[in-house]
Formats: sequence, structure tokens, C-alpha cells
Amino acid sequence: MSSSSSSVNVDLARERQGASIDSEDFARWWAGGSDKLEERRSLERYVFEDAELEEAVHPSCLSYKERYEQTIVRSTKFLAKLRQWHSSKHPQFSVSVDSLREFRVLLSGQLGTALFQQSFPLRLHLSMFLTTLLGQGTDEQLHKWLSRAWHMDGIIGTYAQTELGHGTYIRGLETRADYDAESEEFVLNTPSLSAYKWWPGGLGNTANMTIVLAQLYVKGRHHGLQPFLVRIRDEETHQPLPGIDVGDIGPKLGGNGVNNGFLGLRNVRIPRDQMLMKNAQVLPDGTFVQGRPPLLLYGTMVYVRVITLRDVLHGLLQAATIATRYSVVRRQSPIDESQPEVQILDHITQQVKVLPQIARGVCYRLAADWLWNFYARVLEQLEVGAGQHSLPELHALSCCLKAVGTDEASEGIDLLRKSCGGHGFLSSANFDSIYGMATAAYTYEGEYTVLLLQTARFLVRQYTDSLKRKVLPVSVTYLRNTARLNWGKNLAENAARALEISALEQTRLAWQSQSMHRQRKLSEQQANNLSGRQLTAAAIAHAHAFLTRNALQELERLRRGSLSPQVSAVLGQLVELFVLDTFLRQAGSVLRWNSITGSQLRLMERRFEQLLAELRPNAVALVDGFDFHDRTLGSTLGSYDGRVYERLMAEARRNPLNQEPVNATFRSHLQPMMRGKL
Ligand SMILES: CCCCCCCCCCCCCCCCCC(=O)SCCNC(=O)CCNC(=O)[C@H](O)C(C)(C)COP(=O)(O)OP(=O)(O)OC[C@H]1O[C@@H](n2cnc3c(N)ncnc32)[C@H](O)[C@@H]1OP(=O)(O)O
Ligand SMILES: Cc1cc2nc3c(=O)[nH]c(=O)nc-3n(C[C@H](O)[C@H](O)[C@H](O)COP(=O)(O)OP(=O)(O)OC[C@H]3O[C@@H](n4cnc5c(N)ncnc54)[C@H](O)[C@@H]3O)c2cc1C
Repeated sequence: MSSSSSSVNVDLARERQGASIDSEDFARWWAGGSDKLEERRSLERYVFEDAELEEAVHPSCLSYKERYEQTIVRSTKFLAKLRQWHSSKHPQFSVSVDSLREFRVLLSGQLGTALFQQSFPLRLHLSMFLTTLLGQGTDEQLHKWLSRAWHMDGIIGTYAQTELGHGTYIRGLETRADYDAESEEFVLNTPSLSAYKWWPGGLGNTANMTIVLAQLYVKGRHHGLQPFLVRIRDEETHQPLPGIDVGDIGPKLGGNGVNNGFLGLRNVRIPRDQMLMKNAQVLPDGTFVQGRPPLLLYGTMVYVRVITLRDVLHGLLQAATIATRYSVVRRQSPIDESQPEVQILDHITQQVKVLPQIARGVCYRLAADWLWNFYARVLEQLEVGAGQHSLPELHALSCCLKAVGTDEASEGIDLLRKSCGGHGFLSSANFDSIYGMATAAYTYEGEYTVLLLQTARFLVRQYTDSLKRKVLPVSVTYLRNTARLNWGKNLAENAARALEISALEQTRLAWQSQSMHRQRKLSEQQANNLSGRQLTAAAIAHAHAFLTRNALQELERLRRGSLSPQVSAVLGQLVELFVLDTFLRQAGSVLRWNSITGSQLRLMERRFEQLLAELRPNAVALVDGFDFHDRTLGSTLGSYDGRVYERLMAEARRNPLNQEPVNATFRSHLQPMMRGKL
């Protein structure tokens, strides 16, 4: 349970009593077992009961500079606490990809989001800086840097890849590192305005070191992009070092605690051993040695894409928790004129807005767990240098799931915001910061369309392999199944199969489009550009086919394990709702590629509505089961006690504008204006 149950709103209390599932039972499953649930709750108590971590005023009422300063004050305190707690629980701790992920899940899933609704700059150190060091550093480099970096001993890092002129097309990055064999140093430069690094989180005022992605030149010869470890601020004084031009890029639509920055480099020299050399090396005499495949340089991007699905599903479920609780507390309009006004969740149109978002978040979680395990397997294959590895499949899947997941989670969060009417628009409801973070993820770490095109490239290749009767990777085996839809009794199975057929046909269409343009003697790139609509549609359809099939398969797998009957039943309803909802939202594409009659479609719609009715009584128990602490939700509308109006009023009164009866602008401007003296 998230917080005290004293004076709970009566409607909310009645919902809890009337549920047929036990939210604690669900919470144990959701957390991965009772030990994990208890461990997280004890950590939350440890952090949230610290008064120093509370905010005196709502962050939306602070200036940009004040917000940065307050974020630093609180985030350093928070990280110190988190470290103490972590080392008491894990005394034998060693830094690894797994442990970083665990730490990152703590930061993004619950605690980090709770305390820093617009995120905080030190996150980049823990996510991208450490991950790149781990993935791209040699053993000697790890020995030298990793422990210091983990403990932030004189090091606060970030990851500087994007430039003012280029984010997507990273081969076009302009920052260069020229090797000087005499001094055994690299000389780094951003030769133009468009070469300035632009966007890295924490770069503005916080980081004193960064990994810089730069084009390597040795004796004038180009050796592609490489990562360099560059100190940008003095460890003691924090002054920018000679040749460094650094600052913050300014307020954004969301994530305003992140301190995204710019960086110019003029003849900045670093020792040879500060190029991260796990993949490629420059020997002292300037000999360039390409070790592992150059593509592995992109490893950090794959990691963050894999993990982003999990980040955004948490945001979606936070928004769904807020909207669900509000929807049972809020009463508006009677359905039957002779009866009192109903809880807005009793309007079926409200159920359509809220319940599918819960189902979506849960099924994204099933996909995110699957994707993480797949990522870990591929990492092992790469570590042992296996000739046959699944990196292309992982890249293709992580791209389309990151793209579609961030797009649909953002869309879901905004729908949930709108489902709360006017109050949903207030910053104190907290949809703005949840949305801001989710929609940022649509762009960062690979923009939506660009990632879809990467997936499509893989799909078309697999499709042509299928024509040659080759064995296909597991996530695309359906491309070989040319059977038409065989409508059966299991509606979810029909829907999942129809989505696979749509994905297959979209891929075929994309391939045909490319081939048609190639026959007109266009280059491969021109043909790809002209087929862009078909290619992106294929990648979106593939993501939907994967997400629905994966949800059905994971449900079966989990049911073979130790699910309680209650969790099994409600999970079954959620998975079915997700599959039917995906099918109905994609009706245009589905009907284009499948022969489905009007009455079959009506059956789907009826079952969809039935599922809404079945889930309605358990809606509150379900969102309680996600176990978001009130501090995590940070919302006047979504707190555990449902005392919405009291909290709205209290938050309004806390607003700095209400701390004095008459604002000074009355005398300085309003009154003179009324007297015609302005
Ligand atoms: C509310 C909830 C939200 C809560 C959130 C809370 C949590 C907050 C946490 C905050 C911390 C995280 C903050 C993250 C900040 C973002 C950091 C960034 O954006 S950093 C900046 C991120 N920037 C970006 O992401 C930039 C995006 N751009 C790119 O990634 C690339 O330039 C490109 C892929 C588009 C093209 O690259 P190019 O070199 O031109 O390649 P070609 O197209 O010519 O393909 C050649 C071959 O390579 C293959 N291949 C390609 N990639 C990969 C791969 N990764 N692997 C494997 N293979 C790959 C490809 O398949 C092809 O194979 P084949 O067909 O030949 O066999
Ligand atoms: C909140 C936030 C945090 C970030 N943090 C970091 C960070 O820590 N470190 C870092 O290095 N970077 C960071 N970035 C940068 C981020 O990775 C890039 O913004 C992102 O990769 C998109 O690149 P872009 O901005 O160049 O967009 P562009 O590529 O310029 O996109 C603009 C439009 O062009 C289209 N387009 C571009 N190329 C193609 C193509 N080949 N085919 C079809 N359409 C195309 C896109 O679809 C889009 O519609 C961050 C960005 C944000 C928003």
C-alpha cells in the first residue's frame, strides 16, 4: 500500500472493498516477488521520510535557474542516500551492465521520477557515461576509470554525441580528433558552429568530464567515429578548462531539470589512452588497429533503446494510476436522470480512455522484460566473439519497440491527461512532466521515424530471405507464413494473426515499392526515400505484431509458472484487451490486408466492451497494485487517499502568488493604468 489509509475518499474506499482481486497479490507479482516489493518499499520509506528531500514550492513555480540549483541540492543528497542504502544491501557490489540497469531502474522507475519529476543532470552519468565506459573501455581503462566513475570520485560525466548540425546522421558529425604521434596525444576540435556538441544532459553546468564522439584522423587519414574521454572542467574549481566553451542550452518542453548543454572544443589535448579502445586502437606510433566490428561503437545506443521501453511504460502507468483514481473520485453527470451523478469511470467512453492504457502499460512491461533478456543473450554472444550473433535482430526490434513504445505511451499519457478534464491541465496533476519526459524519449536516442526505417531495412531483408526459403530469426518467422487468416473462436488469436498478416503484407508492399523504383534506375537510397511511407508502415506493423504475439506467449509462459488464480485471471483480461485494442486501432491496416466481415469485426468490438466491463470493478485495485508511492505520482489528482479537492486547494494556496494579499504590480502598473498614468 502506498501511503496512509486514513480519511480515504469514500468512493475510492468502496472501489477497494468491491474489487475481486487483492492489490497486494498483484503488487507482489508486479514487483517480481515479495522480497523485491518489500525491499523497494523500505527504500522508499528511507528516502521519502527525509524532510530535506521535500520541495518547499512546486517546481513549476521556480525559475529555470532556481530549478537547476534546487535539483542539484536535492539530487546530491538523494544519490548519497541511495549509495549508502545500496552498499549496505550489496556489500560485494561490482559494476556491471546488470547492476547499472538495476540502479537505473531505481532512478527512472520510482525514486528518481518521484523526487525529480523533470529528471536531473546526474542521470546521464549513471546511464550513458558509465555504460559507454563499460562497453567501450579496455580492461586497463576500466581499471583506471571505472571505480572512480562509479563513486563519482572527482568525476561527473556525460555523453556528447549530438551536435548542433547533426543528431541522426552520426556519420556526418564534424567534431574531430587528430592524433599527434610526437606527443602521443589527441587534439580535439569542433571546427564550426554546427560542430558544437548540443543536447547532452548534465553538460551545461554539472559534468566535469564527458565522452566525446569524434571523427578520428591519424596523419590526415580518417578512421571513423571513436569515443574519447575528455575532461572539460577543473576537478577542484569546476572552471571550464582552456579550449572549452560550455553552457546550458535553455528551457525545453519537458525534462527541465536535466541541464542539457553545448560544448565547443578548441585544440583540446588529451593523452592517447583516453580514446576508449575496446573496439579500435591507435598505437603510440599512430598505427590504427580495428579490433571488433566498428558497429559495436553503437552499443550504448542499443542499451538505452532497450531500456527506454521500460522507462516510458512506468510513465504511462503513473498517468493511468492518476486518471483511474481521479475517475472514481470525480462525479459528473447522472447517466439515469433519476439517479445521482455517477463516478466518471462509469461512463463507458471514460473506460475506453483509461483501461486500455493500463493494459498497454502491462503488455509493454512483458515486452520490455523479454527484450532485456534478449539483449543480455546478444551481449553474451558478442562478448565471446560468436561468429553467429543476433545483433541485427536486436537492433531491429529495439528500434521499432522504442519508436512505437515512446509514441504510443506519449499519446496514452496525453489521453489520460485529457480524461481528467480541466484539473488534468494543472501542473499539480503532474501530467505535464510525465508527458514531457515521455515525449522527449520519442526523439532522444534515435528519432522515431529514423528508427522505424532501421527496422524496415531489416524486415525487407528478412522478407527477401524468406522468398529464398532461408531460416528466419524468431521474431520474424511469421514473414514466411503466407497462410490467410483462418478465423477461429479465440478472438485474441485471430487479432494477433491478423496483425502478423498486416505486417507481412506491409513489408511485401515496401519491398515492391523499392523494387519498382529500382527498376526505374534509381539508386538504392533514392528508392528507399521514395518508399519511406511503406517502410515506416511496415516497421510499425511489425512492432504491433511483435507486441501482441509476445503478450499472448508471455501470458501462457507465466501461467505455467506460479501465478495466483486472481493475477492469472486479471492478466488474461489485460492481455486480451491490449490485443483487441491494438487490432481495433489498426483497423485500417488490418482490414486492408485481411478478409474480415462486418459481423466478425462487431464480435471483436463487443468482446472489447465486455472486457472493459469486466475490468471496471478492479480498476482501482489494479493501479494500487503498481504500487506507486504518492511521492512518485506527485499528483493532486492521483494520491492514494483520493482527497482531490483538498489537495488541489492546498496546492493552489502554496503558490507563491498567494503569499501576499496584494501583488506589487498593482501599485506599479495596474493602478497607474486604471488612472490613465501609464
Ligand atoms: C515518462 C517516462 C519517461 C521516463 C524517462 C525516465 C528516465 C530518464 C532517464 C534519462 C536518462 C536517459 C537519457 C538518454 C538521453 C538520450 C541520449 C542521446 O540521445 S545520445 C544520442 C543518440 N543518438 C542517436 O540515437 C542517433 C541516431 N542515429 C543512428 O543511430 C545512426 O546514425 C543511424 C542508425 C540512423 C544510421 O547509422 P549509419 O552508420 O549511417 O548506418 P546505416 O543506416 O547506413 O546502417 C549500416 C548498418 O548498421 C546497422 N546498424 C545501425 N545502427 C546499429 C546499431 N545501433 N546496432 C547494430 N547495428 C546497427 C544497420 O542495420 C545497417 O546494417 P546492414 O543493413 O548494413 O546490415
Ligand atoms: C531531451 C533530449 C535529451 C538528449 N540527450 C542527449 C544526450 O545526452 N547526448 C547526445 O549526444 N544527444 C542527446 N540528445 C540528442 C538526440 O539524440 C537527437 O536529438 C536525436 O537523435 C534526433 O536527432 P536530431 O535532433 O538531429 O533530429 P533530426 O534528425 O534533425 O530530425 C528532424 C526531422 O528529420 C527527420 N529525418 C532525419 N533524418 C532522416 C532520415 N534519414 N530519413 C527520414 N527522416 C529523417 C526526422 O524524422 C525528423 O522528423 C537529446 C535530445 C533530447 C530531445
